[in-house]
Amino acid sequence: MTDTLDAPVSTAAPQGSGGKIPVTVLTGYLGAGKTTLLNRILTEDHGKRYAVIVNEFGEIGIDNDLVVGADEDVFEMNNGCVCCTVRGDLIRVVAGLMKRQRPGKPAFDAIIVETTGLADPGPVAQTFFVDEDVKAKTQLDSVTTLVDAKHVMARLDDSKEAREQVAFADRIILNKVDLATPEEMEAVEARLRALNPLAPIVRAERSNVPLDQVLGLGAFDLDRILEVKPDFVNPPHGAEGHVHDEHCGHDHHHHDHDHDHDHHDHDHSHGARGHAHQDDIKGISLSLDRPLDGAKFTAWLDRLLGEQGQNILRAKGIIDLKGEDRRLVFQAVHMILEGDLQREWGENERRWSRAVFIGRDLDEAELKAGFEACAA
Ligand SMILES: Nc1nc2c(ncn2[C@@H]2O[C@H](COP(=O)(O)OP(=O)(O)OP(=O)(O)O)[C@@H](O)[C@H]2O)c(=O)[nH]1
Repeated sequence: MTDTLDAPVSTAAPQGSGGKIPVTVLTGYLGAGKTTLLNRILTEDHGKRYAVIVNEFGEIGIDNDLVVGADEDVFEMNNGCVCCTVRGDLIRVVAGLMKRQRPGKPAFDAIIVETTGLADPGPVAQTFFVDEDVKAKTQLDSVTTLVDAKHVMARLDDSKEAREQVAFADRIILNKVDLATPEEMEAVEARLRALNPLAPIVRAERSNVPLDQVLGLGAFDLDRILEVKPDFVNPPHGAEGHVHDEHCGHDHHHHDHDHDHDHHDHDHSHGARGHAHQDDIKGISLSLDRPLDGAKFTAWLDRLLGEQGQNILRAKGIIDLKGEDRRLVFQAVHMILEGDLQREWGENERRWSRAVFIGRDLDEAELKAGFEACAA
């Protein structure tokens, strides 16, 4: 709603006041531990009902399928470029949630938005201030940024989004302490401090932070953000979605008119390039309807990560193995690979294998051929 963009923004309302639903934005680079944290939140015995909005990176649903209780309260925003869909999809999803009711109260106690690892959280947070309806019913509680202690230094060097995520945080969770030495931890903390002097840093392993360190913080500080980003609640062109002119590489002059349409049009090229704003990073989705041979698949994945792990920022998948009733879930961040036989395939569930690889200089044809050669 263009005419609301110039409306004055009140920072005075206390958090959670006026029946507003608190919103936590979880961000952090690829593989930092966001889903791990989300699963902790959802499985803890807190008696609360959370709506989770997952911003899927690839075209095939993997992320939402790896969130526990995924059937019920998880809402997927497909088509991962949050930057471009922030005024569209997110507003629609949140507005839809607001319409739901439990007897006498809103359907959810809080909303958690997990952004893709490649997203700048700014535009996501902005949504909660720019759209009138959303603003009236929700309150941004905090932007919490997960950081991978082992890999973050390299990412802060080469990724603007990684730096934005840290700079924007109201709270930083320095995760994967098991993978870094105390000296490395010190160095990482010093670097994070330099980027963001104010946000408390909480160390964690497997995202094991107490829930009260993540939810209901009342930590989002609009005044601080306005100091760094004066345009935060009042994007200069006054058009939907154009916040990203300082974040995206698109040529905005061509998109000033009918911005939404343009974005739908180039969603496809985004998809092909994996929604990355850094042109050299792309996401490749693979799938197969025939079961895979476990030994072949493991050998292929090991070799691939051994040879190309430097370039593979993130890989994950849900695999149908021949002779196995359970789903194999694998996850990799560079060369660190984890695989797990998880729940059984459901009776009416489509049994198929799907995987996504996100990285630099990945050869799609080679990956596809390698993956398909693992068929049993
Ligand atoms: N060693 C170690 N591994 C961890 C820790 N936390 C998470 N992991 C693993 O790191 C991988 C990525 O974790 P996720 O929670 O999926 O990360 P994410 O941020 O949701 O990843 P994307 O959504 O793909 O960006 C998984 O294999 C996790 O099991 C930790 O503290 N230590």
